[in-house]
Amino acid sequence: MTSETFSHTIPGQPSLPSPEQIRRAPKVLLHDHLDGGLRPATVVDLAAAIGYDKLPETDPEKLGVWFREAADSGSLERYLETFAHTCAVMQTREALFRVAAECAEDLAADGVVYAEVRYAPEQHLEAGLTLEQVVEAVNEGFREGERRARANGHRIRVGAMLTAMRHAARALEIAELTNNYRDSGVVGFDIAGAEAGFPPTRHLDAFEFLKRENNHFTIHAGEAFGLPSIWQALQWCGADRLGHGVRIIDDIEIAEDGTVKLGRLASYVRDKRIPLEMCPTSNLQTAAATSYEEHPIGLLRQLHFRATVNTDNRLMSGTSMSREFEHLVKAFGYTLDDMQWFTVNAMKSAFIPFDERLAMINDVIKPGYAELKSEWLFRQTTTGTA
Ligand SMILES: O=c1[nH]cnc2c1ncn2[C@@H]1O[C@H](CO)[C@@H](O)[C@H]1O
Ligand SMILES: [Zn+2]
Repeated sequence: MTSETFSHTIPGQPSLPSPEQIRRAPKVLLHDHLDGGLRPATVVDLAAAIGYDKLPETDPEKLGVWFREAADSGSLERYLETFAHTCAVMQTREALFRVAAECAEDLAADGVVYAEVRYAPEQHLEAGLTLEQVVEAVNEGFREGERRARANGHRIRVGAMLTAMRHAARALEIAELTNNYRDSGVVGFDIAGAEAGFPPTRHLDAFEFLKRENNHFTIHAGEAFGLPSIWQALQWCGADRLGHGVRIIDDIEIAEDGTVKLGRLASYVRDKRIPLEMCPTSNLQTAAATSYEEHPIGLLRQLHFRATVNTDNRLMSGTSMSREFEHLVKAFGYTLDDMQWFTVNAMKSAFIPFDERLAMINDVIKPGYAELKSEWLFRQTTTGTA
């Protein structure tokens, strides 16, 4: 294992980024669910507008707490039950537009410059919308949110990802939808939902279709189920990225003398630079990890896996990109250099064209970190005498 030292040893330079610096740092988000990121007040508003009376709380603050606590269940299946309420209020064009616009606004206000936000169109058909109408409403909402963000001095680009539910049987249809909208705001495909009992190979036709179309997809794998799920996602389905992928840690052995040995699958993931969309807080809630300090992201970062930091579900986890980084800074002593490393990893792994990713890295991300990293230089001068 290689060991590295980072710039926090430079005298005079503050070692750890402050919450305010973390928020201002440009961040890239690859794994965020649209139906897992509503503002609690919006859930309350939308429920009232359609007469949905099953919300457990109608006070936004209490509802936010309810989502966090209900999701804190120690099981992915129970965590996923909370989505019944958010999906219930996201059934009309107006609701989808509003939620998507607010999503882009909230991410931009948190310093996210590029995001890929996913949702399952098949879960938004209850009031009679077609799959296409769902996709168009969300796309228009993202464009509106980007405009509002710009008006508030923030820059963000949001791409949509279409998810198929792994227990259902619409994956091929959703893959085709993804392909039809690939030049109009949809950047890729995903499967989500309960992992145990629903291997990704159930949806091989969808993945094979997307591969033939030279399109991109990620698969939730190695979250609630272990290495076989990751292996299938990569070697049977051909996933470009892994949603979570935390269980790859099961294929890494650390001997007592600290020597690290990667198994064949872990080696493959690292050698092929397979992006891992890691979501620390979500993993604690579903018991895929035990604490921030023990979260596999620490070791995977040291071993130079292509790890990225993500929110998964901002509502259910009461989180944001900045908060995820705050937890990691506290747990692992990460510096702005580490944050930049994760952010560049994420941008390299995005599903937009290479030239755009490169421009984001060189013209937005690196200058943003350079600006933050140089701030300490200008705070050294004092006017008074001792
Ligand atoms: O971490 C996760 N693992 C698996 N499925 C998830 C996770 N988070 C959300 N969803 C599922 O994805 C659907 C579409 O956005 C959500 O409705 C939820 O059921
Ligand atoms: Zn997810």
